[in-house]
Amino acid sequence: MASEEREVDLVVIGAGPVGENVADRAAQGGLETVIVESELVGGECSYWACMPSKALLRPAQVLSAARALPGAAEAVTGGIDVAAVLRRRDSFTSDWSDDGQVQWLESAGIGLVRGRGRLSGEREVTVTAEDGATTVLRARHAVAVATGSVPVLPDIPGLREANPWSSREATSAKTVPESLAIIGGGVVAMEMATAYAALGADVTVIVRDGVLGSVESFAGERVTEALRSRGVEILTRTETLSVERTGGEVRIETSGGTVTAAEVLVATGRRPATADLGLERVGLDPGKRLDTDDTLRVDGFDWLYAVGDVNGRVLLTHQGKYQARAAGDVIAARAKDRPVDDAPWGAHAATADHHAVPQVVFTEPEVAAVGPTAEEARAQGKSIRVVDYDLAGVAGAGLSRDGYQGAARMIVDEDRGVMIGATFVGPDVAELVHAATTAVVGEVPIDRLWHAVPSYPTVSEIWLRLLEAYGRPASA
Ligand SMILES: Cc1cc2nc3c(=O)[nH]c(=O)nc-3n(C[C@H](O)[C@H](O)[C@H](O)COP(=O)(O)OP(=O)(O)OC[C@H]3O[C@@H](n4cnc5c(N)ncnc54)[C@H](O)[C@@H]3O)c2cc1C
Ligand SMILES: NC(=O)c1ccc[n+]([C@@H]2O[C@H](COP(=O)([O-])OP(=O)(O)OC[C@H]3O[C@@H](n4cnc5c(N)ncnc54)[C@H](O)[C@@H]3O)[C@@H](O)[C@H]2O)c1
Repeated sequence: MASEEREVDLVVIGAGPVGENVADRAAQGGLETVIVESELVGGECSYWACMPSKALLRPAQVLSAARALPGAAEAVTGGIDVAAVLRRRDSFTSDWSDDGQVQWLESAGIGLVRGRGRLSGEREVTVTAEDGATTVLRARHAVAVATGSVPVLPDIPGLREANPWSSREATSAKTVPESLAIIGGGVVAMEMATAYAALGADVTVIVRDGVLGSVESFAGERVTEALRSRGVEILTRTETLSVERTGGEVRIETSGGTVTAAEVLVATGRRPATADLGLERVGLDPGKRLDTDDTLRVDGFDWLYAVGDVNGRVLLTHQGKYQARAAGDVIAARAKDRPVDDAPWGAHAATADHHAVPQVVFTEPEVAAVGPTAEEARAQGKSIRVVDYDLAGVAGAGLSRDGYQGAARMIVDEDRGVMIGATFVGPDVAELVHAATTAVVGEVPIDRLWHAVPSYPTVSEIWLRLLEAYGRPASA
């Protein structure tokens, strides 16, 4: 089989959003860069995660907003058009073609080698193409692993044989099943329950622990209530015991009874994609996440970086891309002997991963949060004050739709007089979280936040209400 050898400055394994950004920043920093991709350039996010899932969710959100607004509601005379929703989803995934992204790589001056990349030695990656041809890539400076994550399939009797859906099938389905059972209570489970219920499926969610365990519990409770009010069955504190597919249906035995559905989606978390990466060739354990310092350099190496989902720091596209900007820049800086700024909050350090990670859960209602929850902040030993406010009491919220329901929480570090976290739950709260992120990252003192005046009548007036509820600190 044909074999080729090439030497470049940087080899990036994985062309998801994170790998693309590492490569782009390094190329802009003057490095000859090659990226390796075994599936589609653009990664999970573009084809089977962020983009298609949000495209499936958005039409129903708009529809319920219109239905909640007299004057507009009268114009809504039909139900959701499932075929049109799926068509729009397909356009957001470019029909699972990566031509556009490949063009972008070319325009950015980044080389592409298609195939599975594996570390085959120090600063060396061997790529095996589908036809078995190999390319040995030698990096003058660094190798960056950005291979993302893969779904976890729990060891439940009969589950694998039942041919369950993963998030890939859920986000790329060509038809909506009559009924869908979902195992898991995290972000994928709740977003897909929201989407499929709106698209007309009978949805049952089997949740081992609580709903949306990574955010404030009041947010998970509100999402649960809202989904139940739309007919979704949510079984909490329920173990899945066994699964069997018979004929056209899946039968799931749980600690709370039997659930039957046309399809079953498993959404029980993800693990780093490192099982088949040649890690053993450089003394690392296959299958484990790659631990790094804040410049995303793998512990114990001076040439190996791990960026995005694969390092397990934060499994979110925007945070992975933030890491990628730091990593691409620092790889170029180290290669060119330019100054490295790796102090906390420096240009080459992904410091926000520890303090200010924003996340939006696109359920109805949405959940938008940044920083630790109250429980996490207390566990970190922080002296905090928690301020809660009913979002329905804000003029802009009431104007945006009738019967607006929502909640907001601000967490203040009392020792430093700064906000360290915030959570919003309600319709369209996604756009509120960036203001919170800015305040957390900027460590804006509460007394100065009083001078950041939200416009009237917007939902952002929640900021004023939270500050009023906290109380204005007396001037020194
Ligand atoms: C259903 C779902 C919805 C989501 N929605 C959101 C959202 O709304 N917002 C958000 O911020 N995050 C969301 N996420 C998380 C987001 O998808 C990930 O955090 C993001 O894709 C991580 O990017 P990445 O580049 O690290 O990895 P990936 O996107 O997984 O890309 C990794 C790439 O590496 C390639 N690869 C792997 N191994 C090799 C190898 N050995 N050789 C060559 N190539 C290889 C893969 O083919 C892939 O293209 C969602 C996740 C799921 C599952
Ligand atoms: N809008 C977004 O930002 C968005 C959307 C989807 C996914 N994501 C990211 O993708 C990642 C993966 O999402 P996810 O929902 O798969 O993971 P998750 O970690 O959010 O949730 C996993 C869920 O599965 C449950 N679980 C774990 N093992 C189980 C088992 N053996 N049996 C039954 N239940 C079990 C957990 O209790 C939890 O409820 C998340 O980290 C998330 O950040 C983000």
